[in-house]
Formats: sequence, structure tokens, C-alpha cells
Amino acid sequence: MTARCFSDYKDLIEEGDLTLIWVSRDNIKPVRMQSEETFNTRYGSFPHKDIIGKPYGSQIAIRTKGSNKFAFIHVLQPTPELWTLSLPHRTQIVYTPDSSYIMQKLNCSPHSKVIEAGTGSGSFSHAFARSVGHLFSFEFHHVRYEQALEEFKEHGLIDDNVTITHRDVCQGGFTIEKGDTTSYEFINDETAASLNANVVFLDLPAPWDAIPHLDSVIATEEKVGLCCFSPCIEQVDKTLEVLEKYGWADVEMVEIQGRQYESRRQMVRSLDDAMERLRDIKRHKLQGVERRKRMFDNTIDTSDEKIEKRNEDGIPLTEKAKFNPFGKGSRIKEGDSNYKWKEVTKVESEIKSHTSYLTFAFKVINKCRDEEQVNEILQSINKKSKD
Ligand SMILES: C[S@@+](CC[C@H](N)C(=O)[O-])C[C@H]1O[C@@H](n2cnc3c(N)ncnc32)[C@H](O)[C@@H]1O
Repeated sequence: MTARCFSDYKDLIEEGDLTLIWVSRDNIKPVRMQSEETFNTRYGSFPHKDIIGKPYGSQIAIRTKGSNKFAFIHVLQPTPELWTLSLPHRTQIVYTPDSSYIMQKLNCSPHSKVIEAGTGSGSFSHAFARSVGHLFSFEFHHVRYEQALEEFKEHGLIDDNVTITHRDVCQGGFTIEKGDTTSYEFINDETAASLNANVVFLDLPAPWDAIPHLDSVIATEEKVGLCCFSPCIEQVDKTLEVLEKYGWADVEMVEIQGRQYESRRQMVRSLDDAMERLRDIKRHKLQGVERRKRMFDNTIDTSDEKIEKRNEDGIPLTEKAKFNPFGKGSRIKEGDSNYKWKEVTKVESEIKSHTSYLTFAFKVINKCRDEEQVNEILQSINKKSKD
């Protein structure tokens, strides 16, 4: 049985462990520890035997080739978040800002039984697998199904709480029966798996074709939450029509816009600064005109020290401004105590999250009141108020 390396914690790196090696922010590599192997980077080589036995999170240092400097890597224990940043992309993937929001919105917990279609690169599958009771994932692309199955086995997910099935859910729905291409293990004379799902996540080009198949596999006695992940508003439109037709309610559409804010200091420029700068420009312009005129009249004195300051084309240079509050001239370090600064925020434009529209909806199939249960609750309330 493969270890549950994505959900169990351990202190020390052992032979056979799947580790994530952090080379840099954009370069995280999944590496299985094998004592005779070496992890090679362009900075140098890291033998696995020097890593095995160290605590997770350790920084491993080596001397770089041909120089006396050090190269570092960090060896980390896998998490769904790090896996999303390092996995081999077979498709577009769902990133953590979206997956975390979706899971909290759908109240995911160890009680949840989740249907996911399609599996794709398995990014979201890993996040679901860590938090929910059981994940039923569906993928119709055969090669991708095989790759995901292999990966989930290696990561201990199949032995734990994940079932993956090869299926076009738009055509064939979600029921898993004996004889299907699936990792589901049927017990004794069981002929079909009971999904009884209370969470559904559809990352498909045409979710509206899959939604009509859901009623036979979702829980009937509790509220079921659904989320469709669609990049185009036209897809949302078509999904909404079908959701309404099939009795899904509390529909809401959300878009996650990932932004990273950076705190910076910006120099405070006053009106006096602007005036001084204008005077400075005027002064330099005038000096230049006068100097060119003297050159033309051939009256420049060779002892004039300004004659020394010429560029390659022989054009005299004017003296550089000492302080230019508008960006040019001598560089001033951010926060220099000789100047006035104010705190500002700058937005980092690029952040990894695939912006799609998230359409949420909920459904309760059996809306009948359980009179017996209601009476029991009312009686216990009455009793408490009398006491
Ligand atoms: C964008 S990817 C899903 C990515 C995934 N959510 C992740 O985080 O890695 C969409 C996947 O859905 C699969 N797919 C498309 N239509 C399908 C269908 N009708 N039934 C099952 N899978 C389907 C595609 O083959 C593809 O792998």
C-alpha cells in the first residue's frame, strides 16, 4: 500500500518518499527519493543519499561547479497546493485561489461525497482528496484517464478515498457499474456503486449536457451543492437555463480575480519641487544655447572648464541636476531619509489563477417534512422550556 503522502505528515525524508524539490518560486520538481539517484540542476548535482534522513523542509547546499559559491534546494513534503504548482500539465488546471473558494462555498468536509468531471491534470482532485470523504472523478480522454489513475495510485489516493472512472459524462452520466473502466472495487454481489454525492464540480466544455444526468447519483435527503467552472459567459448562460429546468436553486455566479498587492514607498513631490525643476530645465537650456553660440562665434576660451564636458559627438554637456523629483537624474534609494515618502500599494498584474466564471447552485430533492422527526424536536424544545 502506497503512503498517503499528500495528507499524512512525517518528519524525516525516507527512501521511496515522493518529495517536492523547491529550486525557485517557478521551479518545483516532484522527485521520488532513491538512494542511488541524483537530482541535477544547472547549479550542480544533489545526491539523494545526502537528502534521505534529513527533516522535511531542510535546505540542502552544495558548492556550485567551477566556483566557490553555494547552490541551495529545499526538500518539501507534498501538499495539494505545491502539487498544483509543480504537476505535469495535461490540460488547463484549477489553481488554489479557485479550488479553495469552491470548497468552502460547497461546505466540503470529511462528510462530503464529491463528483468531479473531468479529472484533467488532477490538480483539483488532489485538493478534494485531502479534505473530503470520497471523490468520484470522471475523465473521458483515455490517455488522461490512464495517466491520472497511475498518478493517483502512486500518491496513495486510490487506496484511500478516490475513485476514477473512464467516462463521457455528457453521454453516459455518472452511474458506475460492473464492467466499466473504473478503479472502483465492487464488493461481493454489488453491481453498481452508490455515489450518493452531496457535492458536484463540473470543469467541462458543456456542463449543461451533464447536469440532467445528476439526479440519479446525488443525495436525496440533504442539500447538494454544485459548481460549474466555465471560461465563457455564453457557457454560463447555457448552464443557467439547464439548472433552472432541472430544479437547481440559489444560483450564483462568481469570478475570482487573483491580485497580489505590494506595499511600496513613493516620493512626495511638492509644488515647490515642480517649480524648481522647471527653473532647472530653463537654466540648462539657456546655458546650452549660450555655449553653442560661443562655439559658433569661436569665442570659447580653452581654459573654460565646461569645454572639457563634451559627448562623443563633441556636443558640450550641461551639468546634471542634483535632484530631480520626477524620475530622471541621479537615482535615489526608496525610503532615503533625506526625502519625504508616502506608503502606497502596487498591484502585481500576473498571478497564477485561471480566471473562469464559477456558477454555484443547490438542490434538495426530497423536500418532504419528516413529521416524526419534527414532532420529536418540538417536544424536546417544549420540555426544555418547561424545565
Ligand atoms: C480543464 S480539464 C480539467 C482540469 C482539472 N479540473 C484540473 O484541475 O486539473 C477538463 C477535462 O475534462 C475532460 N472532459 C471533457 N469533456 C468531458 C466529458 N464529457 N466527460 C468526461 N470528461 C470530459 C477533458 O478531457 C479534460 O481532461
